[in-house]
Amino acid sequence: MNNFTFSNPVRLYFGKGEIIKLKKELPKYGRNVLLVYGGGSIKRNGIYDEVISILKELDLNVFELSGVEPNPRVETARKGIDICKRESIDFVLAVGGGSVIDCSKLIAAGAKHEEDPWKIVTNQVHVKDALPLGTVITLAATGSEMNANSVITNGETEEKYGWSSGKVYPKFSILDPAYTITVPKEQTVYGIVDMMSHVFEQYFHNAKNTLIMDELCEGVLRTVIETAPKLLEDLENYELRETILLSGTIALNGMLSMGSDGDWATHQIEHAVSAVYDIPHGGGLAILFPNWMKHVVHVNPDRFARLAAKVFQVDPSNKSAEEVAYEGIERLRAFWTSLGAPSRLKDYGIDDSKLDVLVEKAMANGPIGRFKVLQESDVREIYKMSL
Ligand SMILES: NC(=O)c1ccc[n+]([C@@H]2O[C@H](COP(=O)([O-])OP(=O)(O)OC[C@H]3O[C@@H](n4cnc5c(N)ncnc54)[C@H](O)[C@@H]3O)[C@@H](O)[C@H]2O)c1
Repeated sequence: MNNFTFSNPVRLYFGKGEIIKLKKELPKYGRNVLLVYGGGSIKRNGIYDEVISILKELDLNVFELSGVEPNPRVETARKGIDICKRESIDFVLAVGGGSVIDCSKLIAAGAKHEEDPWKIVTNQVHVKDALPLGTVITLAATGSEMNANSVITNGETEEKYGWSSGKVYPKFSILDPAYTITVPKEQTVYGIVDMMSHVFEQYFHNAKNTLIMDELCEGVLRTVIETAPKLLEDLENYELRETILLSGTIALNGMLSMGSDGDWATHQIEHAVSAVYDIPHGGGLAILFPNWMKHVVHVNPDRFARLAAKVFQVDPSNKSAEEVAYEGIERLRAFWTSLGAPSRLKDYGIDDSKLDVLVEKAMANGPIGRFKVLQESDVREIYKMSL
């Protein structure tokens, strides 16, 4: 393993009715709260009313920023930052999926800086401070509730980048599986693809002797693969939602990267697609990931063969590592297709007309990936395989 330092300060409250813990947490941070949410699903399913009644009971001054988009925009974060500065906000409370949480992280950081928040996203400004932030997660997918990452889109320039700062770890996150029960089937699939992709990004690395991490990654993947089809047949099943929600959190809270540096090229390749075409992140990953795998399998066929045998039950007897590896990749594609995930960019009406733009955006900061460092020609090839 590589040397590593691990620290994750997020306090998790997990389980039915844990929203009540807002009463314990919020009084620590001051009276002016900015409540951030999305397009209104929390109003339809009653979560908004539950949160507001607690905020009222605590006699807090509540300001609201609604309408955070899936693939959240820097333009929306700017609105939130203005409210924070104008109203002397003490605490940012994000209620929603990864998009709402990511936007809230940028608001929390931007409120403490004079520079435009896009400079934070593009690493031109180092985050020195941020308002404290808490989250109530309503969708299992990103792990944003327990990490320091945020992914933001600039609608004007059609760019989408991830940024990260230890200053924006949530102080606490409330994870009530019941809050995820109203997530529609399609979005549930995207979340499942997203969390599995997070594990793949961390599983493919070049560090040695990572057996404990390999087993943990494979365990998360097997759990999701066992649970996902049952959940899609029974969307209101609390226990299945519970398993998937915690899987998403564990998949990207930093723990699976102990002792290794993950790859993350596929996320950058996908971000270019969702920046230009505004497609769901999980849908883009479902299309691209198996093709990234096929493109890089030669780097370490044994690693892919291990994944195939341990997670996709490929029988390795009398087969080469390459054969086992390819069979595993095909089983991954078949699994995602069986859930209803897309498999080609044309499923979203995307053709090769903007291929150059996609390649340029994915490579904006130079070569990408660590398992295999990808050059422009590699990225172009992966897009072509995905058309
Ligand atoms: N911060 C990270 O670590 C990280 C990791 C991966 C991806 N991302 C980013 O996160 C974003 C995607 O987030 P997401 O997958 O959580 O989805 P999302 O937050 O974009 O939500 C997707 C849709 O589901 C709806 N929704 C949310 N909760 C619901 C509920 N309980 N019932 C009904 N509808 C509900 C939302 O209103 C929205 O329309 C992308 O921008 C992606 O790039 C961030």
